[in-house]
Formats: sequence, structure tokens, C-alpha cells
Amino acid sequence: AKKKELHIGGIFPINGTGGWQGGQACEPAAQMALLDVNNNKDLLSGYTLKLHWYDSECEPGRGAAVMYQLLYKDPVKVMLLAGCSTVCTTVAEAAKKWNLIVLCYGASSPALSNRQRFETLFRTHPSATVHNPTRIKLMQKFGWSRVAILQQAEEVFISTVEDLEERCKVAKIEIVTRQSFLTDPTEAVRNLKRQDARIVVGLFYVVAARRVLCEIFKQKLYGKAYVWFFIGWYEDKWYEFGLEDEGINCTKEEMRQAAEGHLTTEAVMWNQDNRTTISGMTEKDFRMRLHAELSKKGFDIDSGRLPEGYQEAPLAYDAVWALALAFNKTIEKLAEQGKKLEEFSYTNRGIRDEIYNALNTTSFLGVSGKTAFSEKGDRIALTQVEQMINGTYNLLGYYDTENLIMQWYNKEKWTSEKVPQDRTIEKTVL
Ligand SMILES: CC1(C)CO[C@@H](CC(=O)O)CN1
Repeated sequence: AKKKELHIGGIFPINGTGGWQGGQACEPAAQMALLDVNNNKDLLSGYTLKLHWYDSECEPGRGAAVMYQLLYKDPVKVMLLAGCSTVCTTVAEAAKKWNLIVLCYGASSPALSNRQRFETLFRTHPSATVHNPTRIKLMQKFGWSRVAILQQAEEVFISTVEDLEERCKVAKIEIVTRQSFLTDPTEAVRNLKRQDARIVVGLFYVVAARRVLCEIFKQKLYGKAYVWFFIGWYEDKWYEFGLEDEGINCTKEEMRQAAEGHLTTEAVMWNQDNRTTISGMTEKDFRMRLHAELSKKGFDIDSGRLPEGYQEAPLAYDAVWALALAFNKTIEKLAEQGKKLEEFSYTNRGIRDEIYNALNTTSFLGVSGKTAFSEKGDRIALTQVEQMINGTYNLLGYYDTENLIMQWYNKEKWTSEKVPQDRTIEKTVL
């Protein structure tokens, strides 16, 4: 018999210049998952999933427009996939009016962890606040109870710092100063120096990070007496790129000196062991298939020039598996009530609630690792800690923020052999 079709809408940031064009790798990854789910005989038997998608250019207005296209053109969509924090904010806030669950594979904004505003939002991309318990854990591990914060004035960093401040208070870690800047960090770095800041958490996008690094070189706020926390998802040699055309007046060597020893935290987006995941692939298998898909689209992976969203591609792949598993559970649940998933309509609150409950209890091993959601729909994720040692990032360990377990490899190195202090130690004259 012909399979019944279930339709989902997809909004991917592909073109455009502002924000994150991660749809370039995430849309192919989602298509791969659609193929795998439809070929999986244990899932959605009697149904086939269809994806209808548009480019949002990571622009909320365009995101709203393409959502409108998806909703006002047949066939009815049963769920929406979206990327980019700004687009997910717009789409997820509106989607509940159409009883649509929204699954975001590329949205890090802490503001999205809000069930009042986003009743039907789930995300396979962790919130930026996932770094904070790890930052606190590292401060406690190294005995730092006096830290400073330097941030770029962007919404995602402002709300991340608010969460970090709360956690510092609970952990009795003093924030000696919180400095923010729009584009030029000179004054903010000067204020850090005035406050004798030694342990600094830095929150900024990569272009601003280069400006900060050059500024701390010039103001000598680096070396054996200082420890900087940077974000870990910048590209590998980020501190050497673009110095000329971004007007950074430090040499590569000076940038490397300033960068020596800094720590980074980031959410783990690729499964870290070679276990077979729910799709039957290991993370390596997935990476190989993704490279093949991307080279079909003209991306030359070996040249090192990865498409935007490569890092997050597992999140898009696992988002489709999460919705397929949730649909599977919902079909069984509805059958008990003599109902069918294909009866879903934008005014059908009952089926929306069944899909919501199914997603809420979905948990599986995906190519992005263990995939499960908090009660706010946030991705539960591992974080990874690295340190820049002699110009390369060394893996120091992982932190499981759900079970509060730190896996540490004792690889950290300090220029002066001992852990830097968080303040000037007054020499006691005996
Ligand atoms: C880790 C990063 C780069 C954070 O921003 C996400 C995009 C967004 O939050 O808009 C994509 N992933």
C-alpha cells in the first residue's frame, strides 16, 4: 500500500551576511537524516516523512515570511525545524498559535530557555549558558574565587553573563569587575588592569576576540600571572587570521604570545566515542557521509574551508531523528485513542500536546552524542575544556553538567609551573 505522507517545515540560514549561515551544512545533514529515517523499517511504518524548506538568511523578518509560506501553502506541516537564534525566537514565539512544535538545531541564545514565551520549543543546539557550570567547576578546581568578566555587548553574551553571575554568587566566587564593549575593547581592558584582574572570562564573537587578544598583548594583561577563558568554537587558528583586513595591529607572533595558556569551554556537538548511534552509524561514518554530501555541493573539505554549520551538522541530523522518534511514539499513543497523526491541523491542540509529551521524554544516542531535552526544551550536552599550549589546543577534559561529573586528564600547563593566583598575594613581612 502507498505510504501516508507526514510533512515537516524547515527554515535554514543559507545565504545572507549577518549572523550564522549554518544551513549550508545543516540542510544537507537534515536531508541525510530524512533519508535514513524513511529507510528505517522500525520507524514510522506506513508513513514517509517529507521536508519542505526555505532559506531564512538568518534574518528574523525573512524567517517569519518563509514560516508564513510554509503554513499557508498545503500540505499541512506537523512540525518546524529552524536555525539561528533570532529566527528561532521569532518562529517559536509565533508557532504555538498554530499548535506547532519547533525544533531548533542552531540556536544558542539563553533567552530561548523560557517556557512562557516558547511553549513548544525544543532545541538540539545547547544554550550558551551550558559553558557556565564548567567555568565555575574550573574556578573551583584551580582555587579561583576572584574573577573578572569581559564581554561584547551582544544579547547572547549579556544573558549568558547574567546566568554566570548567578552561579558565581551561589559558588561564592567574587566578580571583581564586569566590563563590556561594543567593538573596541581598549577601555574595558584598561579597567580590567586597574582592578588587577587575573582570571578573566571572555565572551565575544571571533572578530572581537582578535581585537581583545591584541589589546591584552599591548596592555600586558597576559602571561604567567593571568588566565583567560575564551569560547571554544572559534576556528582553530582564529588568532592568526584576518589581522590585516580587520585592522589588528599585532603580529601573528604577538597574538600567539597573548593567546598562550588560555582555556576554552565549548559544548560537545560530535559524539566523542566510536559507539554505534541510533542511525547505525558511528560519528566517523557520519563525518565521512557528510563530507561526501558536501563535496557533491561543491565544498572542498580537504582545502580546510568548511561550510558554515559544519560543526553543528550533527545537531541538525539528530533533530530529524528526535522528531521521527517523537512521531513514532505519538502514532502509538494516538492509536489508543482511535486517532491518527495525519489528522493534525493547526487548530488541533490535542495532537500538539501528544507530540510535545513524546519529545519531552525522547532520549537516544545520536551522532551529536546523548540527545535529550530539559524541561525548558534545552539540549542536555557535555562540555569540553581545552588549553592553548605552544600554539595548539590540548584537550584537558570533559564536564557532564547533568551528572556534575568532571573527566580530567591532568594535561594543563602553566608558564610558571604553578597555578596562577586570582589576586596579588601580599608578601607577609615576618
Ligand atoms: C556555536 C554557535 C556558532 C553559536 O551560535 C549558533 C547560532 C545562533 O545561536 O544564532 C550556532 N552555533
